Amino acid sequence: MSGANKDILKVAMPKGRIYKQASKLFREAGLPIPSDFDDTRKLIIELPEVGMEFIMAKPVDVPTYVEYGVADIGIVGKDVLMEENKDVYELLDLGIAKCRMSVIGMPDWKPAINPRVATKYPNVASAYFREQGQQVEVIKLNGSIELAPMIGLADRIVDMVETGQTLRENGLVEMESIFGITSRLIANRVSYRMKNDAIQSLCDRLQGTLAARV
Ligand SMILES: Nc1ncnc2c1ncn2[C@@H]1O[C@H](COP(=O)(O)OP(=O)(O)OP(=O)(O)O)[C@@H](O)[C@H]1O
Ligand SMILES: O=P(O)(O)OC[C@H]1O[C@H](OP(=O)(O)OP(=O)(O)O)[C@H](O)[C@@H]1O
Repeated sequence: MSGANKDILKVAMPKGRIYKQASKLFREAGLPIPSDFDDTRKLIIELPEVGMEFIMAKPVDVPTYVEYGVADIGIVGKDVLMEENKDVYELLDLGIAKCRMSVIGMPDWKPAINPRVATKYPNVASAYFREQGQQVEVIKLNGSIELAPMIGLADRIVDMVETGQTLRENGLVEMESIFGITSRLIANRVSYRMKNDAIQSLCDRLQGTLAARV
């Protein structure tokens, strides 16, 4: 079990891409997060000196931990927030882990009769094509999404583009950018009231640091 101290802020931290950028931002904000944890396999990291405990979560699960209140706050990509649609407060755009959600296809793509779209984000993709008035069959995949149009599973994909390297190396083209993505600070609704001072003071620190970055 994690620590029961009511004064400790429990933070659902995504393992992987976001963690290094988030911990760097926290350090810049004057919160000394030791770099020993950058490659750790520990799942609960106690940081009593900054009044926090990191719960190291799979990125897609962060909103779930926060919605259920086992974490007071969390850091998560806008892509996951849009897909998961959980009942949490979105407090702050942290401006880190920037990328975009796009429609991608082969260069010779032509409209098909019963088009199929593969994606890790079925809710986002369905909503997008519904808004466009296009009927598509959405196929959920869990990774290497770019394979789908290359091997004929789908006509197009909805996936993230950051540097564009994956598209270039696989001969794919970005057909449309749907929305920009950065990581957000989110909070549990009850924690936001009960631990308002601690959460607000963290927000203020981070906001000040972000303002100084630009
Ligand atoms: N090139 C990128 N590809 C995917 N996500 C990116 C990229 N750049 C930034 N991100 C952001 O980083 C978040 C986490 O990405 P990461 O690859 O660590 O998670 P994941 O793919 O869900 O993890 P896992 O590989 O364990 O399934 C994404 O939700 C998105 O907001
Ligand atoms: O524009 P780029 O810089 O090439 O980044 C985009 C790629 O990164 C992500 O994949 P990830 O590395 O998370 O692997 P995955 O295929 O397992 O989702 C995303 O799904 C793209 O494939």
